[in-house]
Amino acid sequence: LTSEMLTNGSWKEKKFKDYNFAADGVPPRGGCLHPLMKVREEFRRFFFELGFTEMPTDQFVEIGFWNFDALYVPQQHSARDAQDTFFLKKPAAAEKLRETDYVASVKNTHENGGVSGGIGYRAPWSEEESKKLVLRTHTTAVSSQMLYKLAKDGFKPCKYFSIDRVFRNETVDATHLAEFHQVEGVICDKNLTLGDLIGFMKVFFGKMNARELRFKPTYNPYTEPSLEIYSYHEGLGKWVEIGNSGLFRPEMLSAMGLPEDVRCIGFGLSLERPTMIKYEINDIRQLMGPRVDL
Ligand SMILES: COC[C@@H]1[C@H](c2ccc(C#Cc3ccccc3)cc2)[C@@H]2CN(C(=O)Nc3ccc(OC4CC4)cc3)C[C@@H](O)[C@@H](O)CN12
Repeated sequence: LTSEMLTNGSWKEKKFKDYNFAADGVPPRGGCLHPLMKVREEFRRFFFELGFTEMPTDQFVEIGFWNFDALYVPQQHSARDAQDTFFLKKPAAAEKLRETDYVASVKNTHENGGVSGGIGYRAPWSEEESKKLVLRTHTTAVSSQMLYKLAKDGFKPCKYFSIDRVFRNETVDATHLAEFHQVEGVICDKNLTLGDLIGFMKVFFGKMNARELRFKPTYNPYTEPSLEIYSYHEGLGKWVEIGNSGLFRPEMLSAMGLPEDVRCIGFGLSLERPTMIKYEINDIRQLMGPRVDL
């Protein structure tokens, strides 16, 4: 079958053998992992070497409850606006939240502080709002479900990680996409401290030769204290923000039913930033779609 036969119509007089859909395709001449996937495999190796278990992150659409409310993110928080979050139109919301007791505990924690001794946000908490469906804005939406399952199944020390796509309603430019890959780790044990968090960050980032770290207090709705992590990058000749971290708040953990002395460290970074530095990519859009430098 040639393009000439197709254009002059002579294909109609020809007999062609039937398609054999079971036939093997033409073997590709070669191939390679996408730079992001190469760096993802490096991070996965670091986590496995440190005894972490990978979380299931194949569900991009999350109920707002797990993406925000279970993490003690107030319903009035700007991150929950359409300017920052992709909300689904159809279906717009989950029909119901199965974990009714837990939902009641989250409501109580948001409105009054719950059982952790806090005072909450002292604003009405809407279950309708929490049932809205979103494209997850962080993989911490999965971490919240893993921690809730840990509480339900009976607490035992654990180390979980995830590396997958998250979505934010950002204006696309040379350093921002409407999605990125978040790398996240969670360590849960009795009586962990901020010192354990700082010490572990030195171990984790030490694996990628980020040696001299500095820590700067910051704010996350779901962790207190929260620390931004910085490392001096010899190549760039400057301090670079390499991640964010903190201790999950008691309002979040006690609402799940985790024992009072259980502490959870969380930390995160992106896959794109280290990949861009490693491969000297200046425009993050080069990481998406077909190669443009050929
Ligand atoms: C909307 O921006 C979010 C993203 C992304 C990010 C930020 C926070 C988290 C988190 C978290 C978290 C905190 C507490 C508990 C659980 C999760 C995850 C990803 C990076 C986080 N950042 C980031 O990746 N920077 C980075 C990481 C590694 C690196 O090279 C390796 C050391 C060799 C170089 C740079 C910091 C900045 O790039 C920041 O401007 C952009 N951040």
